[in-house]
Amino acid sequence: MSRSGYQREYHIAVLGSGGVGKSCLTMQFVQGVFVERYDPTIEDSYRKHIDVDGRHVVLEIMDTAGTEQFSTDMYMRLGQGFLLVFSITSASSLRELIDLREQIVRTKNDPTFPIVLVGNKSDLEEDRAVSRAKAFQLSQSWGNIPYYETSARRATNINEVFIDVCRQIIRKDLARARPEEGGGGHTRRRRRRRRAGGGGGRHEDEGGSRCVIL
Ligand SMILES: Nc1nc2c(ncn2[C@@H]2O[C@H](COP(=O)(O)OP(=O)(O)OP(=O)(O)O)[C@@H](O)[C@H]2O)c(=O)[nH]1
Repeated sequence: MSRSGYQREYHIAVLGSGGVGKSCLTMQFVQGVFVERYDPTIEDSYRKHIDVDGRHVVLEIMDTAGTEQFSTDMYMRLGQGFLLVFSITSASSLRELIDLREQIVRTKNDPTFPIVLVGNKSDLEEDRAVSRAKAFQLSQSWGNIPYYETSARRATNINEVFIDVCRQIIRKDLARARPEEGGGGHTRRRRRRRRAGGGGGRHEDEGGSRCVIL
């Protein structure tokens, strides 16, 4: 339990096409290892305890299987926050997220539901097929959601994506508990503290939209 006495358990679903690195991202976050071989996921879930801004949270991370429809529906319902992952080496993997995001908004009936857009495999710059600008633009069109570029191989920006989605969930939780303090969905992305670390510089504009440049 943290100093604040706050403890919660949150379900985070990691969604995206097969092979984009969902399992590697999850393993790097939970166990601090990079797994080279490609072994398609059926369905896995992992627990991790972390502190976010002095609050203790337990994450139940659901590592999903590519675009398997049945399980996607289940994760949509269970998820309290989503990492939408594509590979920067695959334009189609970004396009496939458009439907997934629409499904989330429909299922949750909330266009400001906690989501982070993640461009993985940033170590493969020479094979880049999706420009930062294009991914960032998509994240903006989805209501200024955060966009990060990660490398599960190099452990770049891994903690950052999980912590970001956690912050969004906590903020929603607090806003629900204290609606009079004006934590409505539209204010949640306005101001964020600048964080160090991960080698990533973070850029914000006044609307709170941002892109991570590695
Ligand atoms: N270079 C590089 N390769 C990566 C990275 N992340 C994952 N990979 C490789 O990409 C392949 C697929 O990774 P997975 O994590 O299994 O992908 P997934 O999205 O979980 O795939 P499914 O289980 O089929 O949905 C593996 O060979 C990984 O080693 C990364 O950041 N950089």
